[in-house]
Amino acid sequence: MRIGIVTSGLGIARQCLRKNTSVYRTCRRQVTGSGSPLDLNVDSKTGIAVLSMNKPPVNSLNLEFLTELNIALEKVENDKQCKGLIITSSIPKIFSAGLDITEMYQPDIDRLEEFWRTLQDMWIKLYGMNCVTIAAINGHSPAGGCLMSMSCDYRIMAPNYTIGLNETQLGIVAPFWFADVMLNTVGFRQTEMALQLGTLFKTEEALNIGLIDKVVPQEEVLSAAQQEMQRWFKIPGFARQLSKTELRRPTIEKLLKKKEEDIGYFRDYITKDAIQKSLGMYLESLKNRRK
Ligand SMILES: CCCCCCCC/C=C\C/C=C/C(=O)SCCNC(=O)CCNC(=O)[C@H](O)C(C)(C)COP(=O)(O)OP(=O)(O)OC[C@H]1O[C@@H](n2cnc3c(N)ncnc32)[C@H](O)[C@@H]1OP(=O)(O)O
Repeated sequence: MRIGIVTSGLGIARQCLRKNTSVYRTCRRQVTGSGSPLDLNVDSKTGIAVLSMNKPPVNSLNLEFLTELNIALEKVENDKQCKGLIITSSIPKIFSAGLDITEMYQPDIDRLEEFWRTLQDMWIKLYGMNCVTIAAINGHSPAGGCLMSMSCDYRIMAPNYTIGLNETQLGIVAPFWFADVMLNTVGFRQTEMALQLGTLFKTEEALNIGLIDKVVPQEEVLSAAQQEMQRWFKIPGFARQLSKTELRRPTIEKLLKKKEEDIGYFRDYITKDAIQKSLGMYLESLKNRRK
């Protein structure tokens, strides 16, 4: 039940309307504006924020969408009532199609650099979030979608979808920090095979290698995430947070030290003729799939 104030743009709802019956004590605030590609609902009773991606057709991550994601993550991190964040999708059958390939194909260079910086910032925030993060993966989750999922603390996925870092299938290389996160999640052997082959794992395969943590039916993904959150909430927050920080800090610091260098590598790599040709062909193949 949504009884909060819906704000527009960047404003966070400042008030919650409460009625006197216990059922209304849950104060759920929608903190993104209508028409936004993101729907962020904070339930102040449970302390759980649900961030649902809603950018048709496939939740591809372009500059504007990444900017919105950054703002939403910051809101959650700064909201003292939020103890946990669930990331999911409102688009049927798609969690996220990953980076918007049109950002990388025949790009404007300034925008390309800004796009990459914004992606770096989003990942640094998400991977380093103090609150508990759970990916409720209710659709396909290739490449950048897989990065977002892996950056959460726990992953619950519905059957019959795919997830993985499939960059080599596009003729490109997964950035070192994407690879690092996969390495931290499934270990070296699975990562070196998956990255070279550009493997998109089916849900069950992903479970078998530890890329995801749980499989539940499609309609139960969100409720299972809410339930899982309770297990994490039982652990003293400071101890849990510090354990996460200790484990993830070296990976984040590695990118922080090389942020500008990484933007340069990305720009020079993506604008190579051979890479542009590969991306153009991949985009074309996506468009022709339905013909
Ligand atoms: C020296 C070393 C230097 C290192 C430098 C590192 C450089 C590395 C750079 C980048 C890393 C890249 C990361 C990525 O995330 S790349 C994106 C990878 N994503 C994919 O491969 C997914 C592609 N999409 C699909 O497989 C499918 O669309 C689907 C399974 C997600 C959904 O299928 P379906 O529901 O059947 O939808 P359609 O295929 O019909 O798609 C609808 C529509 O959307 C367009 N589209 C799909 N995905 C993308 C995308 N990622 N970006 C942009 N557009 C996309 C698709 O083309 C259709 O468009 P339409 O025909 O115009 O309707």
